[in-house]
Amino acid sequence: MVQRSLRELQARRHRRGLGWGLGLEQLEQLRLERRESGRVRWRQLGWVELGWVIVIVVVVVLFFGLERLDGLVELELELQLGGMSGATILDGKALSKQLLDQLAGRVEACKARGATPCLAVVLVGDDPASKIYVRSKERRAAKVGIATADHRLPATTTTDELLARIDELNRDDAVHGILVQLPLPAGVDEQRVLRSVDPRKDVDGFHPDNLGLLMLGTPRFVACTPQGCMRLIEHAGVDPSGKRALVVGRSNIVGKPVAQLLLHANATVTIAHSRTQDLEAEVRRADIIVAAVGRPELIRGEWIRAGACVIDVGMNRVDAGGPKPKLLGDVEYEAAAARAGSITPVPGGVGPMTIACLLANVVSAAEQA
Ligand SMILES: Nc1nc(=O)c2c([nH]1)NC[C@@H]1CN(c3ccc(C(=O)N[C@@H](CCC(=O)O)C(=O)O)cc3)C=[N+]21
Repeated sequence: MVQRSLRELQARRHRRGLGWGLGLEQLEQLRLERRESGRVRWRQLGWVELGWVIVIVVVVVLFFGLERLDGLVELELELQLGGMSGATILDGKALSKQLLDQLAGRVEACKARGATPCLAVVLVGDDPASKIYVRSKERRAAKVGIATADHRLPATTTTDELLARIDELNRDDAVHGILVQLPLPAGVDEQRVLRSVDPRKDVDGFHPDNLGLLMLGTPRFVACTPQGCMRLIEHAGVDPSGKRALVVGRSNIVGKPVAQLLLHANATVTIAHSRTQDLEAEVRRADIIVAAVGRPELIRGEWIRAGACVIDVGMNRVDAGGPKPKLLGDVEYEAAAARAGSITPVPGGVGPMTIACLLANVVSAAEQA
């Protein structure tokens, strides 16, 4: 009677789906069987299979994990350096004003000891763009208290006549800097002229002595545009050390010297030029780009690496249908600014810095005279 009712109870519990429906012994048996079968399954997996599982897991983690990490880093770069919100605009006008303000004190000190810094500007011929440029330089110089002496020579001037004028300026103690505006008319031997300027008055930094000193890493006068580029990079908060820097253009006055300066700043420097096979690929991997080729918008915005620092030296006057030609850089500005970390506008970027650096060189020349 008692036994039956117990069995009945067990059966009822079993129907209600309660584990109690099984006896304790049965439960224990089941547990043991499960554990046993699990062990058997693991034992059936040999070391080779286990090895494969590990290899696959590692490959999957590396592949997707690193790619995701890369994506995250890039996203962070974009957010941090403004890829999404737009690049920092490197305002060369404002920075050049700062530089010129700093010069004013040094100019005063020179004047106090009776040596007013003086720049002689030699302009041969009547290229309208050169005239505008020279006037702008002289206006800036006057603001800082630097004297300028204008030497305008006719387009028919011979090399010897020009050399004679430079010789005069070399020997004039009141003149601290000599600038021979380029380009010179065809027929004038430019190399001979640049070699004739006293290297201690060569504020353009174009004399072979000064270019050689730059190459050796002990510069005297650093060419103005390259110097301006470096000041803009520094202003952007970008340390070139260890970074990939791409210089587009190999001129003696911009490309080559700026490449030297970047090299001295420990960048890994590439110089691209008209024979470069794949300019796009070079641009895509550059952290710093200095464009100095003189081809409007040669460098496409979409080539710019996210967060890169873009220095545009180009000044291309392009007929835009309007009354005035449009001034375009070597970089496609709007599209580049959407990807770059920092970028110089044209105008208002490198141009004003060139003038400020020229005047800084004149003050240095006066201080050392
Ligand atoms: N011996 C010599 N040294 C030079 O340094 C030299 C030269 N010859 N020959 C001509 C080029 C050209 N150059 C410029 C510098 C500044 C601006 C400049 O300030 N541009 C402004 C305004 C541009 C505009 O609106 O026309 C800007 O970029 O914002 C332009 C052009 C120095 N050069």
